[in-house]
Amino acid sequence: MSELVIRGVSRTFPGVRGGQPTLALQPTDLDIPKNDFVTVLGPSGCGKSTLLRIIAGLDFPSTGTVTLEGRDVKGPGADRGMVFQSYTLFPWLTVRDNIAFGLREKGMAEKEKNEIVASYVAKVGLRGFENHWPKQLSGGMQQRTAIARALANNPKILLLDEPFGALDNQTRGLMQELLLGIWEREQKTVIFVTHDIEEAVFMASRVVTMTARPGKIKSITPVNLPHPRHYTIKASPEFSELRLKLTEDIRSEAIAAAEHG
Ligand SMILES: Nc1ncnc2c1ncn2[C@@H]1O[C@H](COP(=O)(O)OP(=O)(O)OP(=O)(O)O)[C@@H](O)[C@H]1O
Repeated sequence: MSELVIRGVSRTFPGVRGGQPTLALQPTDLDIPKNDFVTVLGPSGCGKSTLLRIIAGLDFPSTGTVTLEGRDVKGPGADRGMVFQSYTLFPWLTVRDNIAFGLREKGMAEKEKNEIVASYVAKVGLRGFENHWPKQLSGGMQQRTAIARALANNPKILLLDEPFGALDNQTRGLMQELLLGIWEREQKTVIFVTHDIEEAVFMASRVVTMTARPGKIKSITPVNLPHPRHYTIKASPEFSELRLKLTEDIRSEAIAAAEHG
């Protein structure tokens, strides 16, 4: 049975001041088994963030249902961890306290909490920065803290909305390897939204592409590249073949999106 089941999920936003409503997402079905790593690719405005926010319980579908392990999603919950593109750490908390935030909310005992936080600090390579404030960190370090904060809660699903979109290319590549390495070691169900085809292929077990607005799923491409994946796989013929196929899937949609604003 799939861990996450999306059935007939669509979203229409009401028009502002009597304007036309916006159909952001056409009825969408998607099944995601446990420990899948799904990347979602699509042109700007195709409803990727809308779909992710509905799964997170931060927005609600106009039609359809999302069920997680058989239970309807009705709002946000600790079983789903979210990481956004913009840096969303609590500026008044240190790295350690940001990562500990959800555990403290749960009322976890101090000793257990400290052990979990220390293990995630190590996993995302932030040893020595535990007492830093977010404003003292680079963008990449802030996103590493945000990923650690989301994972420390041990969510069933990790939802990431363009988490590396604001980073320079070099840092972005390192962050891809870091997240993929954690996934390879620990297994976790991941849904990762991105504009970047190479990023989508490198990390995924399956790449979902979406059509231009109003978005719907256009293709689902399995990525059978072996694990552990090293960045050099990006130069392999198999990788190039997948990149080309997805570039073709996305190109016509990007053109359609540009033509219709
Ligand atoms: N709260 C809202 N009210 C009205 N319209 C909205 C709202 N949120 C999103 N939209 C519209 O819905 C469409 C889909 O938006 P969404 O953010 O999901 O797209 P996206 O694929 O994530 O885009 P991008 O890649 O640029 O982030 C867009 O046309 C957007 O303007």
